[in-house]
Amino acid sequence: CAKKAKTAKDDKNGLPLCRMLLAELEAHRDAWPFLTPVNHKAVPGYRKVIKKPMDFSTIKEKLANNQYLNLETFIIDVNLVFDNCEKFNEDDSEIGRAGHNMRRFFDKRWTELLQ
Ligand SMILES: Cn1cc(C(=O)NCCN2CCCC2)ccc1=O
Repeated sequence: CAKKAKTAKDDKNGLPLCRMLLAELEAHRDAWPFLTPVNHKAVPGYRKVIKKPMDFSTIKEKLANNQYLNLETFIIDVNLVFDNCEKFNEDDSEIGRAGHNMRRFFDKRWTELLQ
Protein backbone atom coordinates (compact mmCIF):
# COMPACT_ATOMS: atom_id res chain seq x y z
CA CYS A 1 0.00 0.00 0.00
CA ALA A 2 1.10 3.63 -0.39
CA LYS A 3 3.76 4.75 2.11
CA LYS A 4 2.46 7.01 4.91
CA ALA A 5 3.28 10.66 4.08
CA LYS A 6 6.03 11.76 6.50
CA THR A 7 6.61 15.46 5.76
CA ALA A 8 4.21 18.42 6.01
CA LYS A 9 4.50 18.71 2.20
CA ASP A 10 2.50 15.55 1.79
CA ASP A 11 0.59 14.87 4.96
CA LYS A 12 -2.98 15.93 5.71
CA ASN A 13 -1.81 19.30 7.07
CA GLY A 14 -0.64 20.42 3.63
CA LEU A 15 -3.76 22.30 2.56
CA PRO A 16 -4.48 24.26 5.78
CA LEU A 17 -0.85 25.32 5.57
CA CYS A 18 -1.48 26.56 2.01
CA ARG A 19 -4.48 28.62 3.16
CA MET A 20 -2.41 30.14 5.96
CA LEU A 21 0.54 30.95 3.68
CA LEU A 22 -1.79 32.51 1.08
CA ALA A 23 -3.44 34.69 3.75
CA GLU A 24 0.00 35.97 4.76
CA LEU A 25 0.91 36.71 1.13
CA GLU A 26 -2.34 38.62 0.57
CA ALA A 27 -1.78 40.68 3.76
CA HIS A 28 1.77 41.72 2.79
CA ARG A 29 2.17 45.42 1.98
CA ASP A 30 3.86 44.57 -1.34
CA ALA A 31 1.08 42.16 -2.47
CA TRP A 32 -0.88 44.83 -4.41
CA PRO A 33 0.41 43.90 -7.92
CA PHE A 34 -0.44 40.24 -7.35
CA LEU A 35 -3.88 40.28 -5.69
CA THR A 36 -5.89 39.96 -8.92
CA PRO A 37 -5.13 38.79 -12.49
CA VAL A 38 -3.08 41.29 -14.54
CA ASN A 39 -5.54 43.15 -16.81
CA HIS A 40 -3.98 42.32 -20.19
CA LYS A 41 -6.16 45.01 -21.85
CA ALA A 42 -4.51 47.65 -19.63
CA VAL A 43 -0.98 46.18 -19.74
CA PRO A 44 0.38 46.14 -23.32
CA GLY A 45 2.30 42.99 -24.24
CA TYR A 46 1.34 41.03 -21.15
CA ARG A 47 -0.83 38.42 -22.88
CA LYS A 48 1.86 37.72 -25.51
CA VAL A 49 4.83 37.57 -23.13
CA ILE A 50 3.33 35.71 -20.13
CA LYS A 51 2.13 32.27 -21.21
CA LYS A 52 0.76 31.15 -17.83
CA PRO A 53 -0.68 34.12 -15.87
CA MET A 54 -1.19 33.51 -12.16
CA ASP A 55 -2.20 35.68 -9.19
CA PHE A 56 -3.21 35.29 -5.54
CA SER A 57 -6.99 35.43 -6.20
CA THR A 58 -6.71 32.61 -8.75
CA ILE A 59 -4.67 30.55 -6.29
CA LYS A 60 -7.35 31.20 -3.65
CA GLU A 61 -10.03 29.98 -6.07
CA LYS A 62 -8.03 26.87 -6.93
CA LEU A 63 -7.57 26.12 -3.20
CA ALA A 64 -11.33 26.50 -2.66
CA ASN A 65 -11.98 24.11 -5.59
CA ASN A 66 -9.52 21.56 -4.21
CA GLN A 67 -7.30 21.87 -7.29
CA TYR A 68 -4.00 21.49 -5.37
CA LEU A 69 -2.80 17.99 -4.63
CA ASN A 70 -0.47 19.11 -1.81
CA LEU A 71 1.80 21.92 -0.63
CA GLU A 72 4.19 21.19 -3.50
CA THR A 73 1.66 21.90 -6.28
CA PHE A 74 0.59 25.05 -4.39
CA ILE A 75 4.21 26.28 -4.18
CA ILE A 76 4.58 25.77 -7.96
CA ASP A 77 1.70 28.24 -8.60
CA VAL A 78 2.99 30.79 -6.08
CA ASN A 79 6.43 30.66 -7.72
CA LEU A 80 4.73 31.15 -11.11
CA VAL A 81 3.40 34.51 -9.86
CA PHE A 82 6.93 35.64 -9.00
CA ASP A 83 8.57 34.15 -12.12
CA ASN A 84 6.01 35.95 -14.34
CA CYS A 85 6.75 39.17 -12.47
CA GLU A 86 10.51 38.84 -13.01
CA LYS A 87 9.98 38.11 -16.69
CA PHE A 88 7.75 41.14 -17.35
CA ASN A 89 9.16 43.80 -15.00
CA GLU A 90 12.55 45.46 -14.53
CA ASP A 91 14.20 44.52 -11.22
CA ASP A 92 14.52 48.27 -10.58
CA SER A 93 10.81 49.08 -10.82
CA GLU A 94 7.95 49.31 -8.30
CA ILE A 95 6.41 46.03 -9.37
CA GLY A 96 9.74 44.31 -9.97
CA ARG A 97 10.90 45.14 -6.43
CA ALA A 98 7.54 44.08 -4.98
CA GLY A 99 7.95 40.71 -6.69
CA HIS A 100 11.43 40.18 -5.24
CA ASN A 101 10.24 41.20 -1.77
CA MET A 102 7.24 38.84 -1.93
CA ARG A 103 9.36 35.92 -3.16
CA ARG A 104 11.85 36.45 -0.33
CA PHE A 105 9.01 36.61 2.21
CA PHE A 106 7.33 33.46 0.84
CA ASP A 107 10.55 31.42 0.67
CA LYS A 108 11.33 32.32 4.31
CA ARG A 109 7.81 31.50 5.56
CA TRP A 110 7.26 28.12 3.95
CA THR A 111 10.73 26.89 4.85
CA GLU A 112 10.16 28.05 8.48
CA LEU A 113 6.78 26.25 8.60
CA LEU A 114 8.23 23.06 7.14
CA GLN A 115 11.04 22.71 9.69
C1 LIG B 1 2.17 41.66 -11.65
N1 LIG B 1 1.92 42.78 -12.53
C2 LIG B 1 0.95 43.69 -12.22
C3 LIG B 1 0.69 44.76 -13.05
C4 LIG B 1 -0.38 45.76 -12.70
O1 LIG B 1 -0.49 46.79 -13.30
N2 LIG B 1 -1.23 45.43 -11.72
C5 LIG B 1 -2.33 46.34 -11.40
C6 LIG B 1 -2.04 47.02 -10.10
N3 LIG B 1 -3.05 48.00 -9.77
C7 LIG B 1 -3.24 48.00 -8.31
C8 LIG B 1 -4.57 48.68 -8.12
C9 LIG B 1 -5.33 48.48 -9.38
C10 LIG B 1 -4.40 47.77 -10.34
C11 LIG B 1 1.47 44.94 -14.22
C12 LIG B 1 2.45 44.02 -14.53
C13 LIG B 1 2.68 42.92 -13.67
O2 LIG B 1 3.57 42.07 -13.93
